Amino acid sequence: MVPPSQQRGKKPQNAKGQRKLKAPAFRDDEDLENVKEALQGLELDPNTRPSKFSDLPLSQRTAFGLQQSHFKDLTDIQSRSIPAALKGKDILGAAKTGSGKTLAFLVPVLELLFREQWSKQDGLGALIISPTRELAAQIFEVLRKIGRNHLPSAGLIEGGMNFKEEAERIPFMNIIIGTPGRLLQHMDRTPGFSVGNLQVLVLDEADRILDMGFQKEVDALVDHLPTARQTMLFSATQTKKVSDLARLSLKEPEYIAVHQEATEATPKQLKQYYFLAPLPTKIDMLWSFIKANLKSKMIVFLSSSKQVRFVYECFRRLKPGIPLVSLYGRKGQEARLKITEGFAAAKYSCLIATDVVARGIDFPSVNWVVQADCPEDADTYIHRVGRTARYENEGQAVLFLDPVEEEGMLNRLEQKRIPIRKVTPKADKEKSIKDQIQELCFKEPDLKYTAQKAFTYYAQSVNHMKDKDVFQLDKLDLDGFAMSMGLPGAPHLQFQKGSDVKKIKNAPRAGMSDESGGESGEDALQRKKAQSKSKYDRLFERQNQDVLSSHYGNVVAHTGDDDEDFLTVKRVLNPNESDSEGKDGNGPTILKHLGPQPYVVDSKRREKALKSKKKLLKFKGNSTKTYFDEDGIAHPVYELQDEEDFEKEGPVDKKIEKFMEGEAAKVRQGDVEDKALSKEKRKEKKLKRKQREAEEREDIPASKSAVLGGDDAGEEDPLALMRSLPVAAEDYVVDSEEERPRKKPKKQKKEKRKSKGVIQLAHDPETLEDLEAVAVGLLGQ
Ligand SMILES: Nc1ncnc2c1ncn2[C@@H]1O[C@H](COP(=O)(O)OP(=O)(O)OP(=O)(O)O)[C@@H](O)[C@H]1O
Repeated sequence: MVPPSQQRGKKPQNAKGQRKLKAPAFRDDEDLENVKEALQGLELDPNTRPSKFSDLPLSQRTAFGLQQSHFKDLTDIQSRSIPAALKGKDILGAAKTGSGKTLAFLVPVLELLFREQWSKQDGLGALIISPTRELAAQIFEVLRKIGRNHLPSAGLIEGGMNFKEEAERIPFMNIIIGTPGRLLQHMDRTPGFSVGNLQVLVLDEADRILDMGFQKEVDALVDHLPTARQTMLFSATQTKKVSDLARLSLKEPEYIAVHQEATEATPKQLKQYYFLAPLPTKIDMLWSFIKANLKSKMIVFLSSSKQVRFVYECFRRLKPGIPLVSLYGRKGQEARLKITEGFAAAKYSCLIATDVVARGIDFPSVNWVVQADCPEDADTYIHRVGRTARYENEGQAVLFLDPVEEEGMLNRLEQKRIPIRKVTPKADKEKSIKDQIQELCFKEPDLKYTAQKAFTYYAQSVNHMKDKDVFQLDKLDLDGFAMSMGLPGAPHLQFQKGSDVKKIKNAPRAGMSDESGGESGEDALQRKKAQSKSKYDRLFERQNQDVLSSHYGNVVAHTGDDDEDFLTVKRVLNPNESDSEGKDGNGPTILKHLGPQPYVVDSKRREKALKSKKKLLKFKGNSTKTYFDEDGIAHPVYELQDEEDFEKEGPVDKKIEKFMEGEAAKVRQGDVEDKALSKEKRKEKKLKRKQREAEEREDIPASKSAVLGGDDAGEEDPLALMRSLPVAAEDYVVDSEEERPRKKPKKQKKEKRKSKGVIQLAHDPETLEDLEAVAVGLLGQ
């Protein structure tokens, strides 16, 4: 059957059913002259601003790319900044979120390289810096779309990709989009990274790139760049800081702040609410909110990856009735691509994320932005809520505030012209999941561990926030918060000293800092800790849930003759106690045959443990050592001697002394051997680690790069593209994997291994001991 698009009279269509446009034959020489001429006549007159892309003096290649991507009308920022940028001016562009800033810099970049007839041999012509890998990848995708008819090549340089491969491609890239850290790495280490010819530098989310977090990288990068270049800075929260302009050697920049005169700093079609959610009720409130909005697409912002992981893991188990996904820095690259693509395509979904997706990310059709953790400042608030109500779409945002944060945060929002309305959640919609979370944490040590981490990171993040009018750790109900996370009280908190929250965010594994200088926050915490530290607390601090459960049982169970029906946890009898309850069938079942310690079956977990041989080994008591004499008779290792023989051997004291000396010598010898062995192991480990690090440095997955346009440029994907996954460049948080309780190192393989009762020797029996071992095995069958 002939596909509909190929039927007579039908125009070819793309995957979305849109009509495919036939590419014209580009006559560059002619086009170039026309463009240059039109550009000379272009007036930057505020009264005659262009309203369509077709009003601009653009090359056929760009104009057709925009047409193919269905961009026709200019947004405000585009209509004001593109003409000035085409004229070669430095630009400081500020416009609300979702207002089309990406095209406002990409179109001039493409046009500049076209006018210069840039080719592969000319090297790097344009450098676009983005604060996150996600955003860099998104910019790259837009460039691929609108630049599909252009000849220069473009590449994505992002941390976590194959450095060597990137380095090999860099000399052939004419446009590079990258994150500051990775770009600097290449500048320092990649010989082919030549920036001498650079024509244009763009900083997207410029205020973020220029803040303390990236200071070192950006200054070092800019140091390498030629000063005779065009520079463009864009952000929804742009500043005119003179120091920044000096750092970037901007020349009489055009400050284009299209929404500066607007009464609101956020999109008009965005509805913004807040409600009071005291910290201990926050998780319940979030759950209730999600449950009440199941037919939505929402992004929930939390302050750290630990918070995200904990909330995601709990909610996932409790099944709210909406697809849940989570995103934070350092999540595996493939998982990340799946999540971002899946969430972009979903109709109803809830993405729980850190600020890694707060800026620039253009997920389509997001209905709700939920800020469950208060943003660090009003700018972060603006960027987070900007993930909805993009371009001309509607959207809603809600902010959860602890009463302590309310006044301070509202002042900050007011100062930034952010209209927000207080609402009260409906009481009948509020649901508590505290008990379920407590139960989950009790059953799953890993989840409890995540809860502890999430709590600690939350407290640390509040502690190192600069704005002390909003963030006052000592006034928060940390115990209540800990309990809402299934913990018995606030875990012990210890803060590292540091200076800036953004620095810490960019140095994911560097830990958190105490911005306030330590004194007050720390003192308050110590006081809180001292107040809250209970027996439960100490018990829950333990990693081993098996240990914990028996103690917990002892603590919570009643000990008298009260009415047992009211109790859910029965007291575990200790071995010396009477098991009469077990005998009459009313109490817990006690299995005596398992060894010296009776095993009490009082819960499903313990019942399950009965099926696990490994777990039961614990209850078998210590193993005993037996040896066989020449007649095959078994003896314990320390056998009691006949009394007369014993006395004949001399005074007891002397014998004890001799025995002790002998044993001590054995221990010393063992110690020496152990030390030698562990030294060898350490050496081996170090060697392996070094090898692994060397491999990681040289051998990480492939990078993105593409040739824009070329002969085979087509509608779908004309680019020789290495598609890869976007990952946040500056991970705000510490990776979860590394913080899990470490597994115990595997014991050294024993030479002799028992299998089905037969002793197997790694070599043929040579010595008397070997033969004995074989005999023991045979006897054992
Ligand atoms: N001229 C236009 N016509 C139609 N849609 C447009 C136009 N310009 C941009 N858009 C669309 O508007 C959305 C937002 O654009 P973009 O991501 O560039 O916004 P932004 O201003 O950079 O936002 P943020 O501040 O959040 O980074 C995108 O989906 C984009 O495709």
